[in-house]
Amino acid sequence: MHKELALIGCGNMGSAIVKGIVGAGLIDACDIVVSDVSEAASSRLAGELGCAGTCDNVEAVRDAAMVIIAVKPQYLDDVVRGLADTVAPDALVVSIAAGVTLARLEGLLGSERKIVRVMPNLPAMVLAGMSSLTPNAQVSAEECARVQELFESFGRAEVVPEHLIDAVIAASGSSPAYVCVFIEALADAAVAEGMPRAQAYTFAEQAVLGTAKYLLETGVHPAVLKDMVSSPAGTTIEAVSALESGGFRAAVIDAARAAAAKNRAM
Ligand SMILES: NC(=O)C1=CN([C@@H]2O[C@H](COP(=O)(O)OP(=O)(O)OC[C@H]3O[C@@H](n4cnc5c(N)ncnc54)[C@H](O)[C@@H]3O)[C@@H](O)[C@H]2O)C=CC1
Ligand SMILES: O=C(O)[C@@H]1CCC=N1
Repeated sequence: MHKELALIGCGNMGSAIVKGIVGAGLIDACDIVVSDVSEAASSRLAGELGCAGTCDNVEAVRDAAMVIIAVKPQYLDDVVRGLADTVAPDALVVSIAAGVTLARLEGLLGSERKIVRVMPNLPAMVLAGMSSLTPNAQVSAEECARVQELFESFGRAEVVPEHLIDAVIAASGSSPAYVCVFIEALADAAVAEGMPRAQAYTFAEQAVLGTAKYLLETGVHPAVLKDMVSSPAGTTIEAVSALESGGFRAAVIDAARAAAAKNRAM
């Protein structure tokens, strides 16, 4: 039976991606099959979406026009090897695995296959994701645009050359985790100043959300917004000065580059 999309791996990212696509009306749930080694995971997602669910990856990809592979990198080689003979020759295969290059995917599937390496991020779960897309040479401009349209159903998506995927991991793929560390630290400070814990998270989270929204919507440079907040002899410049004394910028750069280095080494 022909399907538009087969998803392999119904975890955090795979679920967010397919929910975004179905929610935007880009592919009908009845044209999708989702597969997971865990029966509970595939039937939960299939039930939420109203699509077919299975634990049989090979059956899932048979006659599928597009296959999205969303398993952890450690399982990727075995999963892709197991599918290689069944995936239709003209199907688009999308991998979101960290550290897995197009060359490695071509080695597993065949270099004549149409493959797109994508690096999304977890805010896809609330339709505020940021994804990079890198097609191999077999993918046409129209096919790449179609994948971009699908990944834009839950946020922004841009095509990047493969050598920039390490930068993508540093800035957006892994950064929700370090932004959370920053938010926790802000909330800890508010708690130390006497605010109840739950209220402290609300104030810190809304401040981070609003700052990013302002920068994205206006195109204003972050340094300009920082200067707008920092009144002469005011409160903010005291905090900015303390951040610089503490090596905050260097710590963030080192952290993000550690993520990039790991992505290269995987
Ligand atoms: N979590 C994140 O923030 C991001 C993750 N990624 C990438 O997304 C991929 C998935 O990550 P998550 O969704 O976080 O992981 P997850 O652990 O939430 O989901 C992975 C799913 O794959 C299933 N699975 C494992 N072996 C399988 C097999 N042989 N056949 C079918 N399903 C199988 C698991 O049961 C699980 O449901 C990874 O490759 C990761 O590098 C990319 C960007 C961001
Ligand atoms: O930590 C990881 O490996 C994945 C890839 C990007 C975000 N999480």
